[in-house]
Amino acid sequence: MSAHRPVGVLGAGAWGTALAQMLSSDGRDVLLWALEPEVADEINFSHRNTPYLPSARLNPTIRATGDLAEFADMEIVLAVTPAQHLDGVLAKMGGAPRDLVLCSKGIEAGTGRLMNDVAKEALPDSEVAVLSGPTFAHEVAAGLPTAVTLACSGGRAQWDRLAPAIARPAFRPYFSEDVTGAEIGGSIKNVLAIACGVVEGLRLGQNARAALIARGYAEMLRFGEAMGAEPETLAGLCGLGDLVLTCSSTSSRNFSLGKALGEGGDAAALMADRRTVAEGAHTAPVLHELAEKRGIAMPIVSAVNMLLGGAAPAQVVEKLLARPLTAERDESA
Ligand SMILES: NC(=O)c1ccc[n+]([C@@H]2O[C@H](COP(=O)([O-])OP(=O)(O)OC[C@H]3O[C@@H](n4cnc5c(N)ncnc54)[C@H](O)[C@@H]3O)[C@@H](O)[C@H]2O)c1
Ligand SMILES: O=P(O)(O)OC[C@H](O)CO
Repeated sequence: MSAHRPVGVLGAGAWGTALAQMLSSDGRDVLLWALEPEVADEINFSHRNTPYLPSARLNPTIRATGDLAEFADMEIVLAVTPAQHLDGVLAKMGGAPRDLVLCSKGIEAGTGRLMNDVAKEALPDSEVAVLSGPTFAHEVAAGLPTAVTLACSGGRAQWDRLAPAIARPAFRPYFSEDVTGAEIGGSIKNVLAIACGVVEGLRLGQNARAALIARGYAEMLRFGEAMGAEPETLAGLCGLGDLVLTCSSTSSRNFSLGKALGEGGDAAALMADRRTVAEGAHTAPVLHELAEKRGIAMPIVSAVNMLLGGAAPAQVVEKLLARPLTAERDESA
């Protein structure tokens, strides 16, 4: 048992398990909530999570549980469920931890809520922070150097509580107060990574991918500005940093999904076959809807939405390329 209070992690998928591994790397006790009893058992008895993070041998100070009530009185809890399940999981906790650190990347379908809106409504007594950045789970679990944005709604006072509990020699959080910006970066880059995967699947070349990253970033900035995010936040780890990572590697589930779509895979079948989450596929429709409602031009996001609805990739690309020529800084394009 370490001298520190245990940290809680909700969600034993790849990212929740990697964060638990990173947090326990100094011997700290970590309590990890797993939905599936067999996942909890494997973590407790074999120190493995074969379905979600097969590469890691987990630290023995990680204890898994299926009982959400165990998290209600904790000081610090990291919420790492898929975005569409956050509300349901928080509702079952039966109490509010002091600090709730949101690590999911997505927008809630149906409501258009960001995760910090979901959390503030579900647990108004918790202080919310957002942890987001370029973070492939298997690299963090392996102890490779990683930096993230830690956006604290409670400002410096909350940072002073969270930073020592979360930072490790190879895991560097950077302070921000822009919770909305941190969330928007992580949510939108997933959709843009699908688009970059499609470019790869269709073999459209590296020029096209770089163009998509730059034009996609312009869409991220436009949407962010409309939602009150600071452009400097989106230029940082949780925006541009994560966009570059996720748009350039088949280690990304979103990129890989896009690649399979570009290679002619059927969108519905690809989604039905998954156990792991490609958040961009859930975010694209709701993001497209929000952008349409607010009159924000997001042609790449709309193209991904069409592809996920079953449109033929070659036709979607043709349509994107046929759009009128305009100024690079044209806000309506
Ligand atoms: N994997 C990464 O490298 C990574 C990095 C940063 C952020 N994220 C984000 O973290 C979040 C979780 O992703 P992940 O990669 O850990 O998941 P994952 O794809 O590895 O696993 C899916 C998870 O969803 C859970 N789940 C399925 N149905 C559920 C339900 N009804 N209620 C609650 N949970 C349910 C499963 O138990 C499992 O933990 C996502 O928002 C993702 O974008 C992932
Ligand atoms: O595998 P992805 O596409 O969900 O991306 C994982 C992380 O968000 C990368 O920062």
